[in-house]
Formats: sequence, C-alpha cells, structure tokens
Amino acid sequence: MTDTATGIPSAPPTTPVADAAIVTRGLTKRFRRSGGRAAVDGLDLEVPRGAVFGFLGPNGSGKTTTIRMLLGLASPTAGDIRLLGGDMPRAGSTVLPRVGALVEGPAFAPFLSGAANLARFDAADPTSSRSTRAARVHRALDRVGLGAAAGKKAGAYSLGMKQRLGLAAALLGPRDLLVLDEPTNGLDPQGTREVRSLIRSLADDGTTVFLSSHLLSEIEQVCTHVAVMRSGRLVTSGTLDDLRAAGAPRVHVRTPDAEAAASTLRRLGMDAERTSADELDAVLPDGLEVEAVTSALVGDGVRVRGIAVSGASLEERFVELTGEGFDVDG
Ligand SMILES: Nc1ncnc2c1ncn2[C@@H]1O[C@H](COP(=O)(O)OP(=O)(O)OP(=O)(O)O)[C@@H](O)[C@H]1O
Repeated sequence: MTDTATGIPSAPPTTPVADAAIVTRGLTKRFRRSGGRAAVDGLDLEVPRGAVFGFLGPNGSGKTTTIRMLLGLASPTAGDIRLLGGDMPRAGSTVLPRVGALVEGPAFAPFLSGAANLARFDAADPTSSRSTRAARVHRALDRVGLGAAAGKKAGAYSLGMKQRLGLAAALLGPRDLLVLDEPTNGLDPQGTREVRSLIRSLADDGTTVFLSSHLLSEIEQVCTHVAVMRSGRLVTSGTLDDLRAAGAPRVHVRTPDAEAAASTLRRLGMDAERTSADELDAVLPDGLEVEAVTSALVGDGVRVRGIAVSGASLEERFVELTGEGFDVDG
C-alpha cells in the first residue's frame, strides 16, 4: 500500500460499502452521566478493506468511545455496525477472532514475563492451538521488537515496551483487521518510528488498519484514509490525497495575455482554469514556489498585473475543521 517511489501511502481501490472492513450507520452513544450531549453522534463511517484508516480528533471528540463500540466493549445507544461483513454485536463470536485490538493499554500481570503474559492472552482465545502457542508468542514478540525482552517481567517494562506488548497481543492470531487506539501513546521517537513501520508492513500484507490519533503528523505518515471527529460528530472523511487536494494552495494570475499565461503554466505542470477574460486559476504543485511561477511568466513575456496564492495547508484545514487547538506535532 506504499508508493515505493515516494514512500507516501497510497489509497487502496475503493471497495463497495457491502465489502468494507467497517461500516457504521447512525452510530450514537449517550452516557447517562453526560447531561444529554452525545459522546458519539450519528456517525456514518466506511473503512475500505486494505486501508490504513486514521481516526483523527482532539481529546474528548469520541474516538475511544467509537472504538469500544466497534469491538463490542460498549453498547451503542443507537445505530448499526458491520465489522468484516458481520452485523455487530450478533456476529461478534465469528468476527472478533479476526480482529486484533489495542485499546487503552491492556492489563498485563506485572509479575509475569512478557512471553508468559502473551501466552495467557493466547490461551484465552478458544480458537488457538496449545501446541503452537510458544511459536505464536515468540513470533508476535519478535514482530514488535521485544524478542530480547521476552523473559523480562512485564512490570519492569517501560511504557513504550508495554505498548508494544499490547501490539504483540493484538498480533497473536492472523488478523484481517487491526483496531488501534492511539498506538504510539507514550512511545519515544524511536518507538514511534518502529510502530509506524510495523503498521506499514501489516498494511502491505493486506491487513486493514484502523487507528485513532490526535496527531495529524502521525496520520499523514501512515494513513491512506482519514476521518476527522469533532465533539462526537464526523466533520470530514476520505482519502488523504482528496483532503490534501481540497486544501491545496492555488495560484491566481491576472493578465491581459491569458492564452500565453495558460501555456506557461502548462509547461510548469499546472492545469490552468480561465476564471474570466483576464484571470487564470491553477493548483500550485508541491515544491513549486509562486516566485518561480512569476519569473517563468515574465520570462515568457506575459504581462503580469497580479499574482496571488490562496488555500490552506492540511494542518490549517484540520484546525479549521476541528475548531480547536489541535496538536499537529509528532
Ligand atoms: N464512561 C463514560 N461516562 C461518561 N462520559 C464518558 C465516558 N467515557 C467517555 N465519556 C465522555 O465522552 C466524550 C468522548 O470521550 P472519548 O474518550 O471517546 O474521546 P476521545 O476522542 O477518545 O478522547 P481522548 O483522545 O482523550 O481519548 C468525552 O466528553 C468523555 O468525557
């Protein structure tokens, strides 16, 4: 799922809704103690199979509540959930074994080793075979880079190691879908990079990954799709490329030589649109500065009466969408 030339994740082909990994319709959760405001309010989500889907929103916007409902850990007040083609919660016993999850740091026994903790998790899965347990546990530990710490007590693990142990637990069985709530929480920059590359390699193997985050940079680096939450509501969703395009900077040129200007812009890789007799408008490609556009126009003898750039960066767009102080730093 990664474009090998650019390293940027590319979106998988759109799948029909019926075949999506996750579909929610009107999903709503109202807590009794919350004074009437819904924590999740009429959420319609579609997560295509094969996507790395970022669920982005500020603290308290309803991400964890949504994830808990997807996994059958909280019951919706209203709405429907389809997970891997099965209606939840009815299909839970057949669907959930194919879903690996990391939600709010799983509870590990501090006095047992990392490997022994995973063996306990594995034993709790009625579909797992005892004879292959040790191999499964060690494969999962190796996958998250904890092979060397397998025998160490989980209580002595750092926060980052505990987070990775949680990921290893999510990877014990073959999974079609991974649901990860803030998977890099508490990790140092090195741990964060490792988890990102693990997510990419899982996606390359065809696993659909749904991950929540309040960090735009995290979503930008690993995700093909994104949904943005604000106060329990979905404010936008789509491929990251679509969102980038929607907020891409545009250049506006005012000139009496519109024909000549259009041909210069074309040469620079821009598809200009004529907005009036003496005005043109085009998306400014990545890496091209407006100064370079101006000098190319002037160099071609175009009489430039005005040139301006408008449009927001992805960061500005997300801040605008969520309407609050938004954490955009990795
Ligand atoms: N058990 C609960 N009882 C009452 N209110 C709750 C409960 N769990 C969550 N809420 C409220 O629901 C809203 C959404 O919370 P949620 O934890 O889903 O948000 P979030 O986006 O995951 O935030 P964070 O990034 O801080 O985890 C918040 O206002 C929260 O206070």
